[in-house]
Amino acid sequence: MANVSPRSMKVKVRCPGKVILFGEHASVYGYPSLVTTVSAYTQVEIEQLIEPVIRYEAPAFDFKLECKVTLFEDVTPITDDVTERQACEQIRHILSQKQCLQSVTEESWFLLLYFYHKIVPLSNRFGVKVTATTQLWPGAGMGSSASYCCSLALALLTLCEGDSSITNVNRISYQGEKVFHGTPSGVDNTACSFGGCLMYNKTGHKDMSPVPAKTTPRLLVINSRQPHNTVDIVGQVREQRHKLTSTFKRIGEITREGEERLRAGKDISSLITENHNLLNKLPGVSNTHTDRIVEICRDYGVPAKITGAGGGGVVIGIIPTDCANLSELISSLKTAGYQVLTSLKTGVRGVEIVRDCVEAAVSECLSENV
Ligand SMILES: Nc1ncnc2c1ncn2[C@@H]1O[C@H](COP(=O)(O)OP(=O)(O)OP(=O)(O)O)[C@@H](O)[C@H]1O
Ligand SMILES: C[C@@](O)(CCO)CC(=O)[O-]
Repeated sequence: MANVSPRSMKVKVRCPGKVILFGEHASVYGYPSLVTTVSAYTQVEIEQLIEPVIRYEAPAFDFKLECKVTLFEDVTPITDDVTERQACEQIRHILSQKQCLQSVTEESWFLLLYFYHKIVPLSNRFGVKVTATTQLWPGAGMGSSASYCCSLALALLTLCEGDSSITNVNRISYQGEKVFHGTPSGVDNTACSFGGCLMYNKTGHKDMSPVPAKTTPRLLVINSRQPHNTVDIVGQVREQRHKLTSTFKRIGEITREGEERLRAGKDISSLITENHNLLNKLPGVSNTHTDRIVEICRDYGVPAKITGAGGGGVVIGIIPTDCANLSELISSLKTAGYQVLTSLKTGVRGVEIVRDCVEAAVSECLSENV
C-alpha cells in the first residue's frame, strides 16, 4: 500500500460492506463465521487543511461538525491499552461538555476524533476535512460501522504516513468497532479489511482464512427497514448464552459444512434454512418483519436467513440457478414494504485507496474497480 506525504493533501478510500452467510452470534462465543464482502461501499475522503481544525461532514446522516485540533491538547497520548481507554474517556468527556455527543450517529464524530488522536502524530497535528458517504444501509447488518472504521483508518494512516498495511487497518478498526458494538467478535472489520469470502474465528489459531468459493451464491439482500441496535441484540443473546450452547454448537457445525460446500461448488440452500431456524431460537434476533421476508422468499423457492445481528436489519436469500420467478418475488417483497438489492457482487476486494491527489503516488494507489 502506498503512503503519501502529509503535505499531499487528499486521500479517498472506499470499503465494501459485508454479509454473514453463516455463523452470526455464535461467532461472539468462539465459533466460526463465514462472511463475504458485498459491492456496496462506504467512502471516506480526507483533505488536509491549512486551518488547524477537524471538519466533518456526513451527508448520509445529515450532519456537519467542527472542532479545533487543540481540542486534544490535554488528552493522554495513546501508547497502550490503558492510555487508549483513558484517552477515549477524556475525548468523550470533552465532547459531552460541548454537547457534541448527543445521538447515536454522532458516535461517528467521536470515532473520527478518537482515530485522529490515535493515528496522527502529536508533533504534526494538521487540520483535516473529512467527508464520509455510504451506499450501505446503516444499522442493518451489512457492516456499515466496520466499513466506516476501516475507511477512516486507512485514509488517516495514508495521509500521515503511518503503517497502512491491511493488518494494521484491521487492528485499528477493531478498536473502532468496540466503540459501536461493545464486544464484537471482529468478523465485520476483518471482512471489510481483507475482502473476499472468508472463515473467521476469533479464538482460532489462525483467525481468518480465505474461502475461494467455486461458485459464489447469487444473493438477494432484503432490508426489513427495521433498524436494529447490534449492541442491544448481542446483549440479549449474551444474557441467555448458557441456555444456548447447543444452538451455538450446531451453528458452528453448519458454518463449517457451509465452507466445505462453497469450496466444492455445492448448494448451500438447506444449510441457510437450518441456520435461520437456529437464529430464530435466539432472543430478539427475529421479528415479524424478518419472519415475513423469509416466508415470502420460501414461497418462491428461495431459501433465506437473517444476516448480522437481526432484530430487524437485512435478510439474505440465495437465488437458485433455475429461479424462474425472481421478478415476481422482488415485486412481492417490495409490495410488502421492503427494499431489495439483487445485483450486489460478493467477494469483492476489501478497503482500498480509490484515488489520491499526489501525482507521484497515483500510479501506485489507483486500483482497478472490482
Ligand atoms: N458512512 C458513514 N459515515 C458516518 N458514520 C457511519 C457511516 N457508516 C456507518 N456509520 C456509523 O455506524 C453506525 C451504524 O452502525 P451499526 O452497528 O448500527 O450498523 P451496522 O454496522 O450496519 O450493523 P451490523 O454491525 O449489524 O452490520 C451509524 O450509526 C454511524 O454512527
Ligand atoms: C451479531 C454478530 O455476530 C455479527 C454482527 O455483524 C456480532 C459479532 O460477531 O460481533
